[in-house]
Amino acid sequence: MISVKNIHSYYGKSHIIQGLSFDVAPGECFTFLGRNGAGKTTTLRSIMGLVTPKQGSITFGDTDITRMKPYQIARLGIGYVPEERQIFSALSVEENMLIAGRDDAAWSLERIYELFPRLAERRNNMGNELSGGEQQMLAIARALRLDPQLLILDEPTEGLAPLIIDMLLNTIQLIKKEHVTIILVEQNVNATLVVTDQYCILQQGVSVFKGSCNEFCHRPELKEQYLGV
Ligand SMILES: Nc1ncnc2c1ncn2[C@@H]1O[C@H](COP(=O)(O)OP(=O)(O)OP(=O)(O)O)[C@@H](O)[C@H]1O
Repeated sequence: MISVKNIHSYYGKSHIIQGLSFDVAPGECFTFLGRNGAGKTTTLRSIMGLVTPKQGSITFGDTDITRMKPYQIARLGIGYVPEERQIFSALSVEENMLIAGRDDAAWSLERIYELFPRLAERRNNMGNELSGGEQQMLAIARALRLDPQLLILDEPTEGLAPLIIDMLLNTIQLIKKEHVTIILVEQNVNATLVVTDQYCILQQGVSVFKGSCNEFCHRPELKEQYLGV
């Protein structure tokens, strides 16, 4: 699905991502963990063309996307939900979704309301009247309206209450069951266990662990060593 080979990404002269490689197979959930500043968001931004790697390559299917523009990458079928969510506060829930997708999107409003019953209840509320959890649901819903094959989520549970976090992760699992491949960045390690197939732990822009959920669970020292939990 997506293959990242030896990428090096910079902000100005700061060398942030230092030779990162990973492969995500179709239909799986690939989760990045790591302390603040480890380079997780920069990795996602590199995939989306918001930061162009100076070295290395990123291939989506058969297409080399390393130097493509963000809108071209999105049109190939990669949905990106950044940490800031970026929903329109002066538009209703439904308008936020209508502005993003096509009328004939496979992810119709009905299908999305089935996935997020809470959004159906709030369909006429303005963006600025939503709770943090509802805003996150709406941001994901909007990305789905573009029928992505790959959905990239940057810390979707940040700042949310434990019950909402569980609900959101369950919903991500349902999205995965609909054959959408997921790349997730999370600080809430335990919450990700239900949905993750492969983990990658980053430290200072380098991968220090890559392995299946099972392998990760058999290495409890990783949490203390690299995640500070
Ligand atoms: N726009 C920017 N300009 C310069 N440096 C930046 C910029 N954005 C991030 N950085 C730096 O790049 C490094 C990696 O940041 P990044 O946001 O990728 O980390 P992260 O693992 O996602 O952390 P967090 O969990 O805090 O979001 C950090 O040292 C950060 O200070």
